[in-house]
Amino acid sequence: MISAYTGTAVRRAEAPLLAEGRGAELMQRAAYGLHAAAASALKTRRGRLYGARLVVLAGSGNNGGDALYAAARLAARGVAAEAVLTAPTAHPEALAAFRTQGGTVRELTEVNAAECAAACLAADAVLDGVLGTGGSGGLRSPVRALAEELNAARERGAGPLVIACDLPSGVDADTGRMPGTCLHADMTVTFGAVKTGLLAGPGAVAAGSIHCIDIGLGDYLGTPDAYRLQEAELARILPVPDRADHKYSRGVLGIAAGSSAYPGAALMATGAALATGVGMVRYLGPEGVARLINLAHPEAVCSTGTVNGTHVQAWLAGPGAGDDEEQRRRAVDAMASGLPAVIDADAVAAAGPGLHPAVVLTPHAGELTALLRSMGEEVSRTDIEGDPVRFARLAAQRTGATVLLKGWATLAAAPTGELYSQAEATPWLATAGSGDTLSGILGALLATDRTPADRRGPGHYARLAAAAASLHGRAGSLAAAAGPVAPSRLDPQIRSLVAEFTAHPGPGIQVSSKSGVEK
Ligand SMILES: NC(=O)C1=CN([C@@H]2O[C@H](COP(=O)(O)OP(=O)(O)OC[C@H]3O[C@@H](n4cnc5c(N)ncnc54)[C@H](OP(=O)(O)O)[C@@H]3O)[C@@H](O)[C@H]2O)[C@@H](O)CC1
Ligand SMILES: [K+]
Repeated sequence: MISAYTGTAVRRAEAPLLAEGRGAELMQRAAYGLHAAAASALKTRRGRLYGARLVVLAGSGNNGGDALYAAARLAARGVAAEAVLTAPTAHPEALAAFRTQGGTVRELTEVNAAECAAACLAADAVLDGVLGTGGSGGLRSPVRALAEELNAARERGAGPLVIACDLPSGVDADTGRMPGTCLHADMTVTFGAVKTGLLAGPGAVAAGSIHCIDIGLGDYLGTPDAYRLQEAELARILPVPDRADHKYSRGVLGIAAGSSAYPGAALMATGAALATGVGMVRYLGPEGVARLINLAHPEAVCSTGTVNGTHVQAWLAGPGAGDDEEQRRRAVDAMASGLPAVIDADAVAAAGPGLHPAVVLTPHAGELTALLRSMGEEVSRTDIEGDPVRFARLAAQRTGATVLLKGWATLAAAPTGELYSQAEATPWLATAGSGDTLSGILGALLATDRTPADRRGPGHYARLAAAAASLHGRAGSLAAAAGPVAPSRLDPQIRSLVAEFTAHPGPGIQVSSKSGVEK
């Protein structure tokens, strides 16, 4: 699992080390890691490091110092390095080290901005050391225009490899907000700890791939601000039946989804739940939809019953409910049932204060806007897309439910503040039906959750929601290898990922060469 910290927390962790006079040592560790990551990326891009052309954009602070020291190391290995100073001053020792290794230097002004931009565009790589954790607001002129040119080149699929030093300049390290212009990166080499701002919102898009360099802050960092689950956690969370299990003990998921207007949502949610692995799906909804479900998934048990009269371990309600009053009623009852419940799509609008963390609301930014407005918050969709960490946490805190806010980086926020961010998804998953499959996966994880009640910590349901987002994103990425993703056809990828993550050798036979027993 990746633990992330706010930029503010990382600066707090650095403070005692700086007070001990170890700032230069930390900077050398950061610069060494940055240079090694840049060297490896340059070798991959052009075959060899020697003769590569590098421009380092260096601001006035320690972020510029890191980048200049890293560029000095690269220059010592045969890279032709030029520094463009984006402020009237630069870290003096780092600048001297850079010059000693033969690096050339010029200061960016309004007058030479076009020449500096041309130098960046002609380079193999640009090291972005304009702003780090000490920055605030978007990039200022004249570096703003240069960043805009580089960003435009990236949009065209041209331009240099951009490597951000600690974080893309212009991104808020605490939140991932981008208050103005930011320089987008292909990769970000971050120091001490992954910053929350690299995992969420516009910052997650701008960061590219993330490489974290340990500079020895471990003991000083405290409690993480956010997490990202990786394979090991998925393997622990995904349900695996054991020999004593039967269909009821494995977990029954009740699905109240679909309507005569939108039957497909119920089919996709049911298919994804079955592919993730449940003991049984009990479907509640119109007979016409039930018939379709039974054709596609004969194992689902269908009825037109009520939530309160149906025995399940967890509910999934909302996808494709449309104007169907009975499905809306079931969604409200599922939220009130006291059981874990995924509440998706139109049903999110029926949520409000007084829920519990086992209710997982799964809005996209538009649905979250409506929900927050219904609770009196003055907020727009743009506000939410610009600062999803803040609004996912706010919605969780206001409703008492867990909130899974879908986006490029999908966030899972617990009402007590725990936050997960998963970014495995492919842009091909931005298509109708994607949310229905995600809700099916999450419903299955809620229904099959075997964590004893006394070990379900405050962020427990956010963790399950993050696992669902991760599995869904990975399945979509696998499917995208063969072309545009159809959510109704994701079941094979979900199944194969579950099989891969949960593979275990079984009871096995003890092998001992001394006794002559062989496998
Ligand atoms: N501390 C350590 O030991 C270690 C720190 N490390 C590294 O240091 C980085 C933090 O360094 P830092 O604190 O010097 O701040 P940094 O981000 O370089 O910039 C601040 C300068 O930028 C300016 N500025 C602000 N906003 C601006 C804007 N929008 N547009 C333009 N300018 C703006 C602001 O000037 P002012 O606003 O005051 O005019 C100020 O002078 C951190 O990210 C990591 O890379 C690592 O080496 C590990 C050891
Ligand atoms: K930077």
